[in-house]
Amino acid sequence: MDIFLDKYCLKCLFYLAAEAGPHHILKMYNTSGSVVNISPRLQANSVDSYYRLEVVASDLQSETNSPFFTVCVFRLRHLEDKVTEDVGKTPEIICELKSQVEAFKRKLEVLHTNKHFHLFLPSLSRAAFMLESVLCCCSSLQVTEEVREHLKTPIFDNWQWEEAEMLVLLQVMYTDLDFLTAFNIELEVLQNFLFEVYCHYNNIPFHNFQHCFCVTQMMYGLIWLTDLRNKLGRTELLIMLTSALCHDLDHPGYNNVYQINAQTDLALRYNDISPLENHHCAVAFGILAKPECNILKNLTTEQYKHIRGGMIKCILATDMARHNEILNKFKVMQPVFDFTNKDHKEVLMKIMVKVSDISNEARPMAVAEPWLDCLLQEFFNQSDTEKLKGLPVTPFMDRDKVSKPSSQTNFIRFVLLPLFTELTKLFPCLQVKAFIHRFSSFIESCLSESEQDDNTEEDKGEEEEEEASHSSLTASVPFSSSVSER
Ligand SMILES: Nc1nc2c(ncn2[C@@H]2O[C@@H]3COP(=O)(O)O[C@H]3[C@H]2O)c(=O)[nH]1
Ligand SMILES: [Zn+2]
Repeated sequence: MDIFLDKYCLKCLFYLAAEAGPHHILKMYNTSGSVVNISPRLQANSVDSYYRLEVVASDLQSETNSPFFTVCVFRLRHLEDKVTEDVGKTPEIICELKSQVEAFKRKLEVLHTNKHFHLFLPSLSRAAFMLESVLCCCSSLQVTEEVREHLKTPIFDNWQWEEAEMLVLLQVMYTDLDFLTAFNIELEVLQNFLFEVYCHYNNIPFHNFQHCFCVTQMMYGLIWLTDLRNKLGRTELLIMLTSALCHDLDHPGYNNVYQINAQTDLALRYNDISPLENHHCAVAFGILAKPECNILKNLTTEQYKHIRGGMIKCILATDMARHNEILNKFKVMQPVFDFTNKDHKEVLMKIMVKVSDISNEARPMAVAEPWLDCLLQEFFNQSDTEKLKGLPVTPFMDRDKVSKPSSQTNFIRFVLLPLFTELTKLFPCLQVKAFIHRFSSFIESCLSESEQDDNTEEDKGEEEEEEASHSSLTASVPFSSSVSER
């Protein structure tokens, strides 16, 4: 049976292959008939390049004994027990799902032929997704008031949550900011949109769906913390949250410098101008172009244009090559910042998305630390490839040159602190010292250096030099080691 596997199906399939046990063997073939390894590296295919899936099972009586149902039924039972324990009775949604699984089982029994497992992947995907949705719904039973409140803080720990649960939490963010009512968004459309966004993040070490979730959650947290709900309009909030959600869609794990040096398709398509950010944005609007995913579909053309324009600006602003340009604009307006001024609001929105994007270090150590490992893994992958292909090696990604402390002190000193310091001037509640949890003594010394009113000519010269080196860092090689390690 030819099948189409999107990323979500691949995940389910891999899960099945792993969980199926020794009596069930899944075999997968590509279009030319060669066996393909079912591994996390498996590429999602397209309608033009179907995979063929076969289940070889020594004790398989029918598909209804298949791993899919074993897993489904097992998970359902487990879920039912758990929920019954919590709420005292089987919720309706589980009963519904049970009957859907039964119906699907009967359908497969009719279609049963020999030992070949006829996978109708769209149906399987649907069924698996339904199951996942139920898990989500049930988790949402557990999205208690406490979790909802915790979600509004920068200390939220992403590592404690499954991806399916993150989808529910994202839904909670849209709901709790009243977006569904304000923009007439149907819940199902929002869920489809979030699911598509999820599918369009790649399984890479850093720029993956979890990063998307963290950035969106930080944006959400900042909105509450700085009381932006009472300072900006709902439209601006929607632009910021949705930009955060979409800002790295389909990131390939290699940065703009690589794209340009390797003359990739993206660099060619976007003439070397922010190829990645242009791509993330184009993918976002590709998703929104599908009516079933279009959370903006009930808006007027004017409203749509305004939101599209805002999202494009915010997502393109995440290109670190533009860091100084944007920060400098904000610095100039910050002392006279006016929440009713269109230009001021635009710069603030960009700054908020940028801060959220690079805010891992503003999280508790236990959350930030694993993120640094993920980032370095992706950096090292890139520099290894650059070495292999004879391309210029990006210094701050070179495993032979970079250490965790040097990477972070440079990054915090030249990128994170200046940005947070400016934002804290506008929102004193952010208290930069308390907000950035790691390297606290280092941060305090940086801050006290900048607080000292010692602008002698000599110091000014040094500062300018530092500023200049920082500009070039963020223009091409953002965080190379120009500061001695602490
Ligand atoms: N060294 C360092 N770089 C970071 C950290 N967080 C984000 N970045 C960088 O900031 C960049 C922001 O844009 P990208 O997502 O392209 O890539 C990101 C990383 O290169 C961090 O904690 N440490
Ligand atoms: Zn990002």
